[in-house]
Parts: sequence; structure tokens; C-alpha cells
Amino acid sequence: MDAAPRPPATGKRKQSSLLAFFPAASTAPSPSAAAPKKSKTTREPALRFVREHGWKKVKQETSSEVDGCVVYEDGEGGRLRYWPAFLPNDEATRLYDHLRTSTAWSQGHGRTATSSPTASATASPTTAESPGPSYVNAQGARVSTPRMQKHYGRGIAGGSKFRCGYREWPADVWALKARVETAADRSFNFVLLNFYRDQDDYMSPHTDAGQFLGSNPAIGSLSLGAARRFVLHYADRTAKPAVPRFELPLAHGSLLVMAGSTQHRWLHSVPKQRALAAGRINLTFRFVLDAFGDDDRGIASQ
Ligand SMILES: O=C(O)CCC(=O)C(=O)O
Ligand SMILES: [Fe+2]
Repeated sequence: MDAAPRPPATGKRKQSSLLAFFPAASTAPSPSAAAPKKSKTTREPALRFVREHGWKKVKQETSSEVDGCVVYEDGEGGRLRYWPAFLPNDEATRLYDHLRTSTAWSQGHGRTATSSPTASATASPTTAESPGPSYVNAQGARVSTPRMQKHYGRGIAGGSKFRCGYREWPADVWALKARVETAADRSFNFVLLNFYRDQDDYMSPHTDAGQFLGSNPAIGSLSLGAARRFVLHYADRTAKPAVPRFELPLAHGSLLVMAGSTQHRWLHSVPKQRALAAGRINLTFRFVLDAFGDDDRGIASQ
């Protein structure tokens, strides 16, 4: 029996919370949900445009620390840096297998009603996933977050409507954080792990915004396992003639850093993807601002 049921396939879901995470109000780890499906982790060819609107490849970056970075800018202050092979293939495979089996994954519930993407991309947060009991979709059905999650690091409290307790970093994730910080040239104090068990798990269009992340947050996003489509949608859906869209397949062992004003104008998502032979784990490293952090290790540590 699958203890982590899928949301019902009730058609197209209206989207765009300002935060795509939130630590689950739930739940015991589910052995069946976290159980390996297959662990095929082949590296995809580097980078492919489906359509290119807005984002331009500006340069191939090399540094003494981490080579092989491709930089994209949207001309409006948004900046992506992508390392297709940030981790060696073997290491990425070991890490994927280890995190998949050793993490006490839980499945979140709860996303408040959404507002229009155009408004949400620029206004203060009015919508977000929250640790409520369930998410009521456009068809009125109650569904669970369509992936498994875990967070480590800084608690979020102190006035934010998003709350979670401090959770101790496992040594391997802490070590990874240091490497991502070196590449991104930023400090991080929080990580969210998303486990997409198979082709039916996904993440809806959203921005990684919220007062507790500051106005131009840098997000370090490390991918392990099956390459999934990472789609950026221009948040202004009234834009003519077409909604600009940019797409990267995030490769096994790759690192993507979103920075500058990216979160103001672009929604991102990981859609369902047919014919996938494996799961995927993504770690998004963030920096939670002091005013919203809560280091009281007694709070909601799980
Ligand atoms: O899985 C991914 O690549 C995206 C994760 C993400 O957008 C998030 O955690 O906010
Ligand atoms: Fe996100």
C-alpha cells in the first residue's frame, strides 16, 4: 500500500504560490514512498533550449574554484549560473542513493489559495504553501504536496507566516553546503530537499520569494538523479506576443544558482515528465534573514 498517495489527476491546476516549499505539517516517513524505485542516474547532455525568450547566454565562466559554469542573464537583472557537472558523476550517484534511502522524507500538505502570477511576482507575499492540513485544488479536491520533502538548518519564525523549527544539518549535507557556497559566492543557512519519486511528482510554478529571503535572494539548487525539466515562465502573463519561457534540463550532479532579480519576474517549476526511469532529489540552499530565523533548537525540531 502506498503511504504517500498521489494527488488526484483532476486536470490542470491553477498555480503560483510565492514559495514552493513548506515543511510539512505531517508526517511519518513512509518506507514505501522513500523506497528506491530505480536508481538510474545517467548524466544528460548539458543544456538545451526549448524556447529562448529573455535569457541570453552571456559567458562561459571558469574560476579557480569551480570550472564549467554557464551564465545566463535576462537583461533585467535576473541571473542564472549553471554548472552541468558540479559533482563528479560517481559522487552524485552515491549521494543520491544515500539521501534517498537515509532521509526521513515527509509529504507536506497545504497550499493556500493562489493569486495571479503577475500580482504575486511583484507584490508582497499573499500566497504560499503553508503547513495547513491540506491543499484544495482548483477542482475543490484536497491533495498532498506532490513530492517528498525535508529541510535542515535555520528555523523560520519571528513574524513570518512560514514557520519551521531548526533542524540539525547532517554532516554530508553540511559539507555540500560549503561547496555550493564556494561556487555561489554566498552563505546559506537553510536547505530544502525535494524528492520527486517518479514522473508524477512535480513542483508548480512559483517564485522563491518571501520577506524572510530578502528581495533578491540567491538560491543554490543542486540536482541528483533523473534529469528533470526546470521551466522558467515570465511572471507577466499579459506579456505579448508570447509568455517568455526558458527551460533547462537539470542534470545529475548539476548546480543552478538563481540570483539577482530572477525571483521578481520569473516563476519556475518542475512539471510532470513522462517516461522517466528514475527519481530525482533536489537540494535548494537559501539564506534566511536574521529577523525571520529562530535558533531555538527546542522549537519544532523533528
Ligand atoms: O526541484 C527543483 O529543481 C526546484 C525546487 C524549487 O524550486 C524549490 O524548492 O523552491
Ligand atoms: Fe523554487
